[in-house]
Order: sequence, then C-alpha cells, then structure tokens
Amino acid sequence: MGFLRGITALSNLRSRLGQQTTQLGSLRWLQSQSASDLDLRSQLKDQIPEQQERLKKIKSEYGKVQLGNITVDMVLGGMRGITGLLWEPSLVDPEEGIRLRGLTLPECQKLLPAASPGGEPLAEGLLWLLVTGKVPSKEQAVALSKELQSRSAVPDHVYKGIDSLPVTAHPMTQFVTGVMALQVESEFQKAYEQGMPKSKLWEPAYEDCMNLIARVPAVAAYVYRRLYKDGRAIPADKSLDHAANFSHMLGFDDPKMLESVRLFLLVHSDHEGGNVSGHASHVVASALADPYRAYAAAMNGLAGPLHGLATQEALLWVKSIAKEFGEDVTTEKLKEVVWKTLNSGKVVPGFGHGVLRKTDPRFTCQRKFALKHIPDDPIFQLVLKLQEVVPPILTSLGKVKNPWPNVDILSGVPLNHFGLSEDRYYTVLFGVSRSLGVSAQLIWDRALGLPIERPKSVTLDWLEDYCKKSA
Ligand SMILES: CC(=O)SCCNC(=O)CCNC(=O)[C@H](O)C(C)(C)COP(=O)(O)OP(=O)(O)OC[C@H]1O[C@@H](n2cnc3c(N)ncnc32)[C@H](O)[C@@H]1OP(=O)(O)O
Ligand SMILES: O=C([O-])CC(=O)C(=O)O
Repeated sequence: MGFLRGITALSNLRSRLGQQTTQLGSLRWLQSQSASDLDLRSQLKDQIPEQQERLKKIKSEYGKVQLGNITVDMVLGGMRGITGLLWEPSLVDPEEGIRLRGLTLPECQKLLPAASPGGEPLAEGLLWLLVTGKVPSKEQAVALSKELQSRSAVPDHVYKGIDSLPVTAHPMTQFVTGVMALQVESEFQKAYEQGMPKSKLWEPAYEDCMNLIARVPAVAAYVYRRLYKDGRAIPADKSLDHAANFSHMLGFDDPKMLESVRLFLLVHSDHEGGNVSGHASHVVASALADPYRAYAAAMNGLAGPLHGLATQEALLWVKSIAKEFGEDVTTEKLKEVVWKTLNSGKVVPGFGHGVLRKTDPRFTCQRKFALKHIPDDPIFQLVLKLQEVVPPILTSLGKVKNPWPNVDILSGVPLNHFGLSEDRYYTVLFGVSRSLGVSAQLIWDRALGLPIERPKSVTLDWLEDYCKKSA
C-alpha cells in the first residue's frame, strides 16, 4: 500500500544525508538523478533527434534492400509473412516469442523495478522501457507514477456517455465509448487545428498518450463497477502504483491480486505491430488522427474473438467444462469436449497463433505465476490438462500451424481466482494493458514522422491476369 510513501521517505532520507550519500554506494545513483533524468518527456526528447537521424540513414543507405518476396498466398492469407511495418516497443520471434525492447518477459521481471523486492514489475517502469528502450531506475518509475496520477482526472461527460448505454452493452462497447468521450480533450487534435508543424506533433501525441494511459484504468473500472457492482465506484488511491490502483478501483485489494494485475499488464502490454490492435492503431494514427481515435480503433479490433476477446472466450470455455463435467474431468472426456468444440465449427480459444510457432512465453510466464500463487486452483488445473490434450488434436487436423497454448488460455485464471470472475469483462483488462504498448509506438510514429500507411490492394481479376501473364 505505501509504495509511493516508501519511496518518498527514501528521497527525504537522501536529502537529509546530503553530501554523505556520495559515500553510500547503493544510494549514489539516487543523488546523480536530476529532474530531467526523472522526466520521461525529457528523456524522450533527448532521444528523438538521434532516432530520426538513424531512420534517415537507413532509408538513404538501405532503402532498396529487399525484405522478401510477396506471393499470392500472402495477399490472400492476411498478409502473413510480409514484413511491412516499423514498430519499436517490441518484436516477436516465431520460436522464442516476445521481447519488449529486447528483453524477454523473465528479463523484464528481473530487471524492471517492482513494488516490492522480487515482485512483478511496475507498469510505470514497463512504460518507461517501452517508450525509451531503457530500463528505468525505481525513482524514474515512481516519478512516472506521479506524472500519471497528476493526469488521471476523468471528465464527468465520459461517465455520462457510458451511462447512456444499456447495461446489456458489451463491456468493450462501454469501454470504447468512454475512450471516445475522452477524445474530446485531445491536445493533438487542437494542435493540428492550430497548424502545428509535423515535426512538433510528437509533443501533443505524448500529452494525449500519457493522459490516455492515466485515465483508462478509471474508465475501465467504472464500466466494471457499473455492470457488476451496482455502480458503486471506488475512488483512486494515490499511494498506489498504476496497476495496484487499477485493481483497487475495480474493488480488489488483496496483495496477490495486485501482483496478478501487475503481471497481467506486463504480459498483455504489447506484441509487435502487426497484430490486429497494434496495426489498427498504427494505420489510424498514420492519417494524423489523434491517439484516442487510434487507441479506440485498436480496442475495436481487440474485441474480436480471434484476438483479444479470446481471453473472455477461453475463460468461459474452461469454466463451462468445469461446470458440466466437474473439475476432475478425465482426459478422455476432455478430448471429447475439444472435438465437440471443433465439430461445432468453433476454434479452440487460447490455442494457436498467427506468428508464434511454439508455446507462447506469455503463457509460460503466467503458468509460473499460477504455480507459485494458486497451484491448486481448479480452473488452473484444468488448463494444465488442456495444455496436454489440445495440441495433439489440433495437430491431427493437419492445417493448424501452431497447436500450442497462447497467452489467452491462462490470462483470466489468476484474476478469476482472486474474485474477478466476470468473463465478459476480461478484454477490457487486456485493453488497459495494451494502452502501454500502443501508446509507446504512437509517440514514436509522430516523433519519426512516419507517413500515411497505404499498401496497394488488387482485385481477383487483377490477380488472375497477373498470374497468368507471369506463368
Ligand atoms: C492475444 C491474441 O490475439 S492471441 C490469439 C487469440 N486467439 C485465439 O486463441 C483463438 C483461437 N486461435 C485461432 O483462431 C488461430 O490460431 C489464430 C486466429 C490465433 C491464428 O490464426 P491463423 O494465423 O490463421 O492460424 P493458422 O494458419 O494455423 O490457421 C490454419 C487453420 O487452422 C485453424 N486453426 C488455427 N488455430 C485453431 C484453433 N485454436 N482451433 C481451431 N482451429 C484453429 C484456422 O482456423 C485455419 O482454419 P481454416 O483454414 O479452415 O480457416
Ligand atoms: O500477435 C498477434 O497476432 C496476437 C497477439 O498475440 C497479441 O496481439 O497479443
């Protein structure tokens, strides 16, 4: 609870010690940090000219280097395999999985500052990493925490906008409505209208992104409390870090739940640029639509069942199995259930991937967490059985390129264990997490002056003609 208070005490101690701290080894770094060291915007501003130069050099020296051939399969196959986007915060290797600014998830867990020793990383430190590519000190993460808090007030019209929807509206519809209502305060839109030159647009993009990240937890929590807790909203607790405060506003203060939310925000934060939500945000922002509009587009994509909604679908599916067949369901029965799902024309949620060709490290990371904190949870136990049962069945179909579990099959399990059991809400949690990665790139989109995205499309007639001529 006293995360910020603890750090403030440390800083006070530092000033009381004055010059002596230079003798104190481990405290030395604290003193060397100036105000601009602690300010994300200043750090970013320092980096931008260098990265702009880098991009310019790559373009002029290597602009004609080929990155592969485009085949008809790729055009008809959702552009799979086409390298066509620049995305700085993360990169996915098909075998190894995600790296956030070069760090694997276990490396992030080890290196990023945590609320308490050995705990899950603070979302603020993660955001710092995603934006700058540098691992922040705890002081930097705390400074960013304070910055986000200072930006977190949500205007009343946002809540009124959400309230105008029927409670039957899907939580993602309510959430996106809230996000669009936040857009009314876009600094980016104002700056553009006032004629700000392109070279400076990263500044209002930064403002919008930081305000957005700061505000979406309250909007998301409002939707949750409206739908499931009689609308009794819980005010923010300013002594808490970003993730813990989100959990608090949802109504969960158990320290293990706070850790679960911190982990959730880490593993769902980003997955390079070609996934539906990332790509949607990038293309919308490329038309110089403001970050709220771009993020809302991302959230509409995330709400698709083959993408982020799989979090909801997976938890619903696993729970329905537990309900119908009990938690001790046999392997044979589980196989039957998987086949029944497939034969009804549905996909098996939480398995497979568009890029990954091995078990998703985000699954592995959450599995480790569950083994530590909730080893006997019956839903977790059921997922472990599905991890064995599903891949051979999917493989036997002969068409599934990746039969292994993805992030979504376990995403909801720890949170469900600690009381957040409303499956339909899960994609909103995913959305709050993805505000970190999407925003980090939106800032760089404008800092690097990336152009409007406009790939070429063709018709079936064109394809046939072209292929016949080249045969
Ligand atoms: C955060 C995330 O977005 S992670 C992904 C979350 N989504 C899910 O968990 C939903 C279940 N999984 C899927 O639907 C798919 O694996 C996707 C959408 C993730 C990837 O799709 P693709 O890249 O097209 O996968 P792939 O090339 O292996 O698909 C080939 C075929 O196998 C099928 N397939 C792939 N995964 C599955 C699955 N889990 N269950 C059933 N069939 C599957 C595809 O539907 C496709 O069938 P079709 O040719 O009859 O249309
Ligand atoms: O990479 C993808 O296509 C989907 C995914 O796992 C994500 O966006 O988290």
